[in-house]
Parts: sequence; C-alpha cells; structure tokens
Amino acid sequence: MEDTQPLAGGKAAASTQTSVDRAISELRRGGLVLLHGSADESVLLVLAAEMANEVALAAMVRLAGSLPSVIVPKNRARDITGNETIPPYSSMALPHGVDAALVRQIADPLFEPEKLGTLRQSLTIVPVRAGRLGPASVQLSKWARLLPSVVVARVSDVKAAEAARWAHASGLLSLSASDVEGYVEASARRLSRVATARVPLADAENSRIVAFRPADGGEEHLAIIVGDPDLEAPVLVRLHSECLTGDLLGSLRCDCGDQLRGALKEIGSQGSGILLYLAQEGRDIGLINKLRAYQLQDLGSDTVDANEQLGFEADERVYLTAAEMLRQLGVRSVRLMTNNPEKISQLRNSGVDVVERVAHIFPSNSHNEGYLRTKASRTGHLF
Ligand SMILES: Nc1nc2c(ncn2[C@@H]2O[C@H](COP(=O)(O)OP(=O)(O)OP(=O)(O)O)[C@@H](O)[C@H]2O)c(=O)[nH]1
Ligand SMILES: [Zn+2]
Repeated sequence: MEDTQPLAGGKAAASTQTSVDRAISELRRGGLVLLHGSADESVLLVLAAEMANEVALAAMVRLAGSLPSVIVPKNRARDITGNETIPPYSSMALPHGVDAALVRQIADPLFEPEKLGTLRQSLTIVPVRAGRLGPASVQLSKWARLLPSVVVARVSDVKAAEAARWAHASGLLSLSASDVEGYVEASARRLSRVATARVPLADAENSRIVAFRPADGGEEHLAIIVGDPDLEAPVLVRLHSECLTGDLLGSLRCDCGDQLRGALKEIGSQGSGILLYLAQEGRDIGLINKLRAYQLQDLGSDTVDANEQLGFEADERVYLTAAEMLRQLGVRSVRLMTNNPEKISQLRNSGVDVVERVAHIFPSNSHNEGYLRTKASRTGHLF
C-alpha cells in the first residue's frame, strides 16, 4: 500500500473545483463572492448570512448597486412571517439601513422572531426559483459549515459573460452556478494519501493510521488499518463519522463513543479490518450547527426535525470519499459494520461490494434513548 498522489483531472475541471474551494473559504471568513449563471443569466453578490458584517454589507450595496435580500430556509421564513405555505427557500428584501447584527438574527433559527420587532412586518417573502443561483448560493453556505442562509444582491449592470472579469477588477472571487453542480463528486476524487504511521491503540494494538488529505483544503480523513487485511476477501469495515462530543468528550447524547471504541475492539478481536474516520461532524453539518441542533432538541424537537429546522437535510452525508479511500487502499469488497442502510446503498452505488451487514448496536443510556428511538423510527436504522 504505497502512498499516492492526487488523481489528475482535466485542467478546466480543476479550475472549476478550485473556484468553489476558494468561494467556500471566503464565505466562511465573512467575505463576498460573485456567483453568476450562464450567458445572459443574472449575477449575484453572495455573503453567508451568519457571517454578515458591516464592511461586507456596505461593500455589497456599493458594488451591486441594488438592495440586498436574505435567503432563508422554509422553517425560518414561516417562523418570521407566520405564513404556513412557504417554498423550500424564500428571499426577503432587506429594508434600507438594516445592520449586520439584524441580518444575523434573521438567519438564526434560535433567535426568537418576536425579538425582531417591527422589522418583522416589513419582511415579505419572495420564493427563490428552484434550479440556479439562489439554491447554489445556499449550497455554498452549507459546504462552509454555516447556516443555510445567505445575503444576496443582484449586480444590475453586469452580464454573466462579463462577470469573471468584473469580479477580478473588483477584487472578488467569482464562480458560476454550474461550478457548484458536480462539485461533491469531483471533490471526493481529489483525495491524496499522504502519511502512514504505526499507532498501537488500546482497543487494537496492531494498528496503522493512514491519512488522506482532500484537495479542497478541508479536514483530513483517516483510515485505521488493523492487522493486515486480506484484500482478496471481504474486509471487515466500519465507516465512522466524526463526533467530537461523543468520540473525544464521552458525550452521552449519542452512541458514537461506544460505536467507535466498540468497532476498534471488534476489528482487533477478529484480527484485521479497517475503520474509516470521516470528517463528517454532525452528519456533515459541522460542530457548531450540531450544537445548534442540540439546543433545538432541548426545546423539544427530535434529531431529524432539529436538522430540518436549521434548514439542513436530516442527514447531509455522502460516502463518496469513503468509497474513494477504500479504492485507494485496494479494498473492493466489505463486511460493513452498521445499522444504517443508507451507508450500504451509497457504498454499493459507488462500486464497493457490500457482501454483509454486521450489526453494530450498543446499550442505550437515559440521555440517548430518545435519539436512538428516532434513528430506528425515522431514519431507517436497523436496531
Ligand atoms: N446533526 C446531528 N448530528 C448528530 C446528532 N447526534 C449525533 N450526530 C452525528 O451523527 C454522526 C453519527 O451518526 P449516527 O446516526 O449516530 O450513526 P450512523 O453513522 O448513521 O449509523 P451507524 O453506522 O449505524 O452507526 C456523527 O457525525 C455525529 O456527530 C444530532 O443530534 N444531530
Ligand atoms: Zn455522536
């Protein structure tokens, strides 16, 4: 198992992905990016709503020459306006002079709408058209692990065909909505295997850690290889999604800590296998959003509703990266330790032969009973 270099892609494809990588980090640090459609479609300036700040808002108004709107997910729009029939995403024009703190409050599902005061009456909803710029801008904010809400302003004088040049002259990053499509698939393939070390673990002494670095500048993923798996036979594999609270701190809200250590113990006792430790904190909504989801759960929602109230899918994870790691490790066929049928079907769709599901269940405690019940009743987990 030699360390490998990133797979080469076409030059055009690589620059498309780079523009999305850069846009994600720019949004994460509260900067503006320019998003355009094709040919005569429109051109938008985009700012992640939860990172709204006075400098970026002022620059947005000055550069766009139009007043900004904020795009919020369905539940937030319903809570703010009291209107029950709302499309998946709505945009609300921001009245002149709205400050950045107010924008952040509009976007934050944990901020009580009553506290928005008189502003609430003036926020009227315009549905965001499915398909192009609006949804693409929200997707960028999700990939930045921020709330799925963005401030946008249409750049009235600039056509899509001139957008990249105009952005460059204005010191802005630019990308097109079509760059956003297909990004996840391309991103998963841009994974380099960079370092391997022997790391004896308490639960599986004969272990090596192989680190994979994504080319998008994101967090690394790890493969923990126990023993010397026979790659000609199905390999015992566990896909573990990062859970800082459960894995590291011993949180009792979930079953992750038990599942992590239990998997290593089981693989160790069987002599060989692989645990993929995937940087997908909070079912891939990120740690901060997971803590927000916990806050909503403390107010009465279950784990699925809490994600949806924040504007995320119940589970945002895709396992293309996991499949690519297995491919680079030479693993074609697996016995998968999981209770989650989605992991099985996604791996199979990515070309991994899942020959068996190995149940991976641990006793509940008084804090995670409800969470485990929801996994069984709402997300199809097999308990
Ligand atoms: N968004 C969110 N993520 C959570 C919550 N509780 C745990 N997680 C995350 O869920 C991931 C673990 O997923 P689980 O649903 O417990 O299990 P699974 O991986 O789907 O399925 P198994 O293979 O059967 O364990 C980790 O990334 C955790 O951080 C929660 O309430 N909200
Ligand atoms: Zn957890």
